[in-house]
Amino acid sequence: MAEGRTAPDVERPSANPLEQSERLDAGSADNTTKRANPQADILPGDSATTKAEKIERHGDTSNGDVSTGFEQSAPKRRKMDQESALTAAERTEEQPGRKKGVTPIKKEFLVDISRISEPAHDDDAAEASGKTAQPPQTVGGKGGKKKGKGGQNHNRQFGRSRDEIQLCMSRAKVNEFASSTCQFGEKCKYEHDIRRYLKDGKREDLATFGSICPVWELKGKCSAGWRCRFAGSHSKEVEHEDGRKELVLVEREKPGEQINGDDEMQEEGVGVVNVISNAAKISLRKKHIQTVKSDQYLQWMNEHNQDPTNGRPRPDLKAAVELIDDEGIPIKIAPSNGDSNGVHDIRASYVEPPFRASEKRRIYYGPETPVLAPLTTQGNLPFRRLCVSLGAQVTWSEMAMGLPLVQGEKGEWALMKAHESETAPPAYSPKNPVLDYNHSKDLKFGAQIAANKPWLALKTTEILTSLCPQLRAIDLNCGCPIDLVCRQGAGSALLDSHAKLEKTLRGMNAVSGETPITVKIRMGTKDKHPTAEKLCQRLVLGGPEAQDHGEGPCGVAAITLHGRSKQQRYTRSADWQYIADCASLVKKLKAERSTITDTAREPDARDLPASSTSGTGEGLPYFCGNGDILSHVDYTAHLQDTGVDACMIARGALIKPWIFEEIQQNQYLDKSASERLGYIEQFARNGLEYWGSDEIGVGTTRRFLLEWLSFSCRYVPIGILDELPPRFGDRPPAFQGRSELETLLSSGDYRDWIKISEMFLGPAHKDFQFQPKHKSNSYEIEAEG
Ligand SMILES: Cc1cc2nc3c(=O)[nH]c(=O)nc-3n(C[C@H](O)[C@H](O)[C@H](O)COP(=O)(O)O)c2cc1C
Repeated sequence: MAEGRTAPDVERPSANPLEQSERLDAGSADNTTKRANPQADILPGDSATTKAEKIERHGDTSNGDVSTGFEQSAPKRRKMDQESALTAAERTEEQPGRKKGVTPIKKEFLVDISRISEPAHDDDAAEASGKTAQPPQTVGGKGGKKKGKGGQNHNRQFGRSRDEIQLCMSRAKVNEFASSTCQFGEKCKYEHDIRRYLKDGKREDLATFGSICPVWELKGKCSAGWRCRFAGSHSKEVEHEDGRKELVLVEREKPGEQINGDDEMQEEGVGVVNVISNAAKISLRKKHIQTVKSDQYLQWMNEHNQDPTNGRPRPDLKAAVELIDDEGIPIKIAPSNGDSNGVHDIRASYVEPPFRASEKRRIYYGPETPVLAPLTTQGNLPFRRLCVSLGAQVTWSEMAMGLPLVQGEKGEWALMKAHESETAPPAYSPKNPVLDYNHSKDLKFGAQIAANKPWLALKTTEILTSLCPQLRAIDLNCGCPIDLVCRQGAGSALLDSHAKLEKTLRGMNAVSGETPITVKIRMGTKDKHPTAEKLCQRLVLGGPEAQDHGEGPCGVAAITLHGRSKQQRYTRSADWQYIADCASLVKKLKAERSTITDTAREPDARDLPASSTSGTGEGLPYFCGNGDILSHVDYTAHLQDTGVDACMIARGALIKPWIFEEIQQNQYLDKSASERLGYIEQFARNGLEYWGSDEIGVGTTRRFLLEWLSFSCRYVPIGILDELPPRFGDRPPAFQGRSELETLLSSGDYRDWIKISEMFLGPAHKDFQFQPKHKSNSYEIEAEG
């Protein structure tokens, strides 16, 4: 959409926003085959000015129907699928007639061909958001008023969405006449009168989602109680025999379903796993939790480093299986060793890591397992859940910093929470025999951490694996370019310390029990000086020190390479040729290594096809490529051309989460604006279920929805493209969607994002603020106003 303007006002949502959306989406494809008429999006009752403005924006007043050009007729679909056969190199070459850097939009949808959108999308800013390195900077109060140079909005403010009068927690979930004691007694500053709170303390109930609380609808119980913005849907007034009227909360028990009575778990959201108790967090904060395995390993490592040839056996880490809290009670019993004493003794006197790679839980990375990348801020639980519902097979947490995790910080531990749909194994397919082989233990969700020192990485790993058994793997982020992280020696900084990195990963692998360890890297830190190839060699074979001591590889189960350097950030395309070079090296080294270690194979693993043992079976990693995947065409081409085992997708999923569906179906899906709005509704629903349906939960859901919309607005509908495939580097000229709703969804103006959020979350709270991560968005608005 034209930058610098907002979409026309959208009516306040009716009780059913999707019904309303159908009106706004009139004329657009409501499935992948509809045709669009640009005149059709003028709604009855539009003012003359709005109509004129719309016609002007169309830039084409013809009455004829406009074919999207990508109806899924058989010949057209074939044409699209042929795109998949293009090599990555061919696809990145200039196509004749295609203007470099400009999204090829059909002329009937162009508004003003001379205007290319400003580069308002700052992916560096997005990646750094939430973990910003810079000192706070005044942005000029609400909405980033101050004019100045473009750049990142550091220290972004989001306001506080709170009830006018706050209800005391002791009254939040009880009936009006229930006796409840507030531990603060007379001194409590919160409201205890439920009727008064409902009348003057909170905003009126939301009319969205059919006025029914999504949490209650799902579980028959809402943990927000009276504070819920849909409280009316799960409460009523009953008249007692004595004539007194009481406000009561209603619980519905689904047939055959037990409502979870555990209040702490209820507070954590519906269907959420990896929730650790407050007691455990407090014990961590007080340093009362011992990390016996890490301490033993670190001690051994120090001694070993001093005299590497002393031949001392490694510590018996399998015996150290407990995290112990301040009262000496084991918090979580780590997996028992299951070894007979005999084997145990032999291993203790053997200079081999005590947890051999073949003893780890297997993970599988293959063509059928497109991976959703770790995404700070954006890759929150409601978004990942949406992606899983659309076919993502592997998901990662947002990057969590090691230190706050070992210190029990609530915010960092919240990043470890996953939805139960992420704990289901990736889909089984005949091409994916490993899953069948070890089906029940394969999980989708893994945790990503950043740590600057081996001790920190080890302790974080030990604590994580002990407290969160539902982790597919733990990934060490060695690609993070954020200054704050790198200056401390973590993230990309580790790419300049190969020996330290190897040591860290080896140690993590030793203390993580059966949980596999993976690593995500970039090409290197400096432009034009890629070091990833050398690093991959070390990770597959073990460095010179390890080889001298007869140690095997460090045991990472997967290496993911983002084809850019740290310095490069998001400038220029990802270098898939370099990714291919590394993939081929890894494959070659793995083949060599497999020959050496053939005798160490597990007996049953030998029966599997070669491809399925190429992963973790012998401690040899899968290799996953990452960078600039925007469609199934990119995905398939990279798999075919570069020899990677799997591909990871980041911004492509944020722009169009149905990319996973496209990959499954191996075809472009021209989603209508209504369907896209449906995904937004799904996110809002997921958000309310996770963050809660009270004023604070609604505010948090809105904030993260807006964050996502800042990416999803970059989607240029496939049906209005003149040429395929869509490319990351291209910027669209000002264009008009096939309907008013499609135009609105393409708006880069955050005020339009708020309008969209209001369709599901009602009017924003008066104190709600949102500052886009890049200032240019704010300035456009100012320039206009
Ligand atoms: C908003 C945003 C947040 C990101 N957060 C993380 C992160 O927490 N951990 C990480 O390893 N990479 C992170 N990345 C990098 C991505 O995982 C990915 O490597 C990169 O975006 C390249 O993939 P793409 O071209 O598919 O976007 C982030 C990227 C973006 C845009």
